[in-house]
Amino acid sequence: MGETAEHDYSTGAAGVVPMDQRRSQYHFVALWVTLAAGFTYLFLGFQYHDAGYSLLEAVGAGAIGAVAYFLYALPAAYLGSTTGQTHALLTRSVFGRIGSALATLLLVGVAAGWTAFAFNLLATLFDGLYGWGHITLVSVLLAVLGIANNLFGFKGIAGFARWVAAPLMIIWVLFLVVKGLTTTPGQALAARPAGTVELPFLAGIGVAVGSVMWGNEPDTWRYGKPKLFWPVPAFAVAFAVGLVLFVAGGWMMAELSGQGQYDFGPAYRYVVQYSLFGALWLGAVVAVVLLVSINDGNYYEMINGGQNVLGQLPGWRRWHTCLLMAVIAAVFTWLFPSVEDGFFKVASWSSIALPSITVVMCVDRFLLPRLTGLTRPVDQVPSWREAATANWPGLVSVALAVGFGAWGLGLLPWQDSAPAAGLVPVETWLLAGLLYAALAAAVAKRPLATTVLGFGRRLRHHGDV
Ligand SMILES: O=c1cc[nH]c(=O)[nH]1
Repeated sequence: MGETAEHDYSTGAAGVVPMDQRRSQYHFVALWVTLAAGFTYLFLGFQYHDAGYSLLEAVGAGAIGAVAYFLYALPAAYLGSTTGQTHALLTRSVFGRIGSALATLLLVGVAAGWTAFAFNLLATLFDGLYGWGHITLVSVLLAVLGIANNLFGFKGIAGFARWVAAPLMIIWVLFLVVKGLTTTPGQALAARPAGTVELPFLAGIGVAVGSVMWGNEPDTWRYGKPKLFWPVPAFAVAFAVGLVLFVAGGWMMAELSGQGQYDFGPAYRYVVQYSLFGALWLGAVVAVVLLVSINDGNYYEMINGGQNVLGQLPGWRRWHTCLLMAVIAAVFTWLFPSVEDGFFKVASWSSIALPSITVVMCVDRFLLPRLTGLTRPVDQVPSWREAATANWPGLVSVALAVGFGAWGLGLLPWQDSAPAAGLVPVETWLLAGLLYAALAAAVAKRPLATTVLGFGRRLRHHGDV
């Protein structure tokens, strides 16, 4: 991501990545492995243990979550690679001004939530390794400094993460899991640990989906080749690493250390002693590099969102957006410790909000032309003035789907717990897509169809206003 700091195709003026700027398969495998070989998935496995999942159940929940995400991510990546545009810029064409502004808020908010989680986790690990304390202060400082790679386009840490820290971490977690499997009695491995939180299996799969969800897939895959199955190797390797191996590693961390839900730091220290030859400094280095790297991705998402709205202001530069996003991330990071079950909240919103928008955009681009004969051109990014006011069927579909998802995951302010509503993230995406297909098909043959569907001014049918 660092290499994109100079020209990142994030504004309306130059928003389509040309074909000669597309990257190799190799680049994407390395990028996705770095994102997957991370602490989010160790933390997920740790939480599964605390919810009383056996090792097999934990790995099963992670793997099923990966399959569900894959079914969403393949068309989402294709949307990016065929249009060459960021998620936020695409929403201008597909959702109009109101929809694009709302999508931008969600991009910034969800990614800031993830940034806050990751830097709080890093401060917790420092505390576990060295007893530093001051977790909120340390994590806010990290959030301010963390913008540096996106701001200056440093490639160093991304390269170090890709070629040194991620491979080292994978070997270490493999060693941890194998050592744990060979030294822990069979009954303990097969048994369900005494859990302290309730997380039904389907809800657990939903958390895995949220943990691997980005929602802004077009941002990264707009640099890929425009072929539907082209991302498969990158996804497959990343899922095997993150949602299988690292989930098992996190479960093993909890099992071996005997630590509870809120003691991830001491558990980390324990496994560094157990399987990294007690090299606390090495445990600290891989934690810093990998958590900073995943947050490079989160800042990138925030910046692309911000650039959609701010990028064309006279005199505004990308680095202004970077600084603004660092301030927003720092505020979220400061507030994060006071949010109850912060990880679950961020993963839950992540699993429903942005993906519903992405699914509607996929239906609009890949299904609607076949269903209705209406094709929305997206070869250029409309200016804010040229963009329509709104794609009303699109907005209604996203609002209803996200409302359902928030209820199903127990996120509404008046809910004490989540109802048993199935695999809510997947149901939410299906609802968004089906509703949009039905509503768009219903309006497609009527007068003013292109206006109601939010086609930009230049693209409306003759007679539509
Ligand atoms: O840090 C993370 C992890 C998963 N998904 C995100 O968008 N960010």
